[in-house]
Amino acid sequence: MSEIPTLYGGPATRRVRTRDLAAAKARGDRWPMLTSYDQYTAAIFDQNGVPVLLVGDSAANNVYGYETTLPVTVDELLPLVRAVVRATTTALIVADLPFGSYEEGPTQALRTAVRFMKEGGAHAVKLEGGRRVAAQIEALTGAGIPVMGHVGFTPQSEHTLGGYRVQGRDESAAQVVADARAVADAGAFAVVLEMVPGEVAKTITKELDIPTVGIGAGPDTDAQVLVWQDMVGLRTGKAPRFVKKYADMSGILAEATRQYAAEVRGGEFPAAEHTF
Ligand SMILES: Nc1nc(=O)c2c([nH]1)NC[C@@H]1CN(c3ccc(C(=O)N[C@@H](CCC(=O)O)C(=O)O)cc3)CN21
Ligand SMILES: CC(C)C(=O)C(=O)O
Ligand SMILES: [Mg+2]
Repeated sequence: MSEIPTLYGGPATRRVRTRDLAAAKARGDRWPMLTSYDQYTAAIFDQNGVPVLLVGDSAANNVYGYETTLPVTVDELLPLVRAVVRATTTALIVADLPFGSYEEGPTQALRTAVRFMKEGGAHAVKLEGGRRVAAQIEALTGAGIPVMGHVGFTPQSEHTLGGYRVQGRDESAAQVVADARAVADAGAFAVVLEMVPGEVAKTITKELDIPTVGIGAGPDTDAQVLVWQDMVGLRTGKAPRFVKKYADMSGILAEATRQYAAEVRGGEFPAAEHTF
């Protein structure tokens, strides 16, 4: 195993800060981001070279079993944020603001973000949208809360976007560029580009001073993000094309479960060494 790099160089003695991410872009260093919703994955990702963890509203799908991200609430996400923060020492923890918790305007956005910072212990928040949420991003950054933007395909708006579709093909590319620029101008420290053509992501990455974080946005962003269950093959159903599977955790868990169940049925577990 090679040595695990930190984002800021040297040993992992402190938390990553948003300014470290800006410095990484200036150096041309790329960085990985993953979702996490629990203490075990958070500790493993934190200690194995992932400098930014997102407690995504995708917990809706990947923890709570909802069809979409729309139903998940602040009260459901807050305990997951707390768990991830407690389990980590180096990673910057970003809390995703769920649908309905910031759209009303800067006041509502601030009230929600303060809960994630104060009760959750998050270090930053993320919200979906471009020009339409610029006022919210300004209010949060003005209050000292670092904000990660999210443009392109924004799952909370699937009903206006017409399903899970690539955004910014052909003429609509200019809309995605304008949204990314609005997010940066409003003071965000980074912006997720989800399901946009690689060329559009490359243009935005070159034009913006802040780091871009791609998911289904090609190889030319400053950072990348995946949902952790997708990354290790723990997903049920067909994965989107942007997913790469680095392990078969579904298979490993299924096999361990079959062995355990068979050994209990067969009387092989527990054995003498498991008995007081
Ligand atoms: N497990 C998981 N992974 C994710 O990446 C993810 C979530 N959950 N939940 C919240 C959102 C929803 N996301 C999704 C979900 C599905 C597709 C999808 O089916 N994409 C297809 C169709 C693309 C197209 O037709 O243009 C693909 O092949 O990429 C994409 C993003 C991304 N987020
Ligand atoms: C896929 C990432 C960017 C996200 O927003 C989430 O997991 O909720
Ligand atoms: Mg999300």
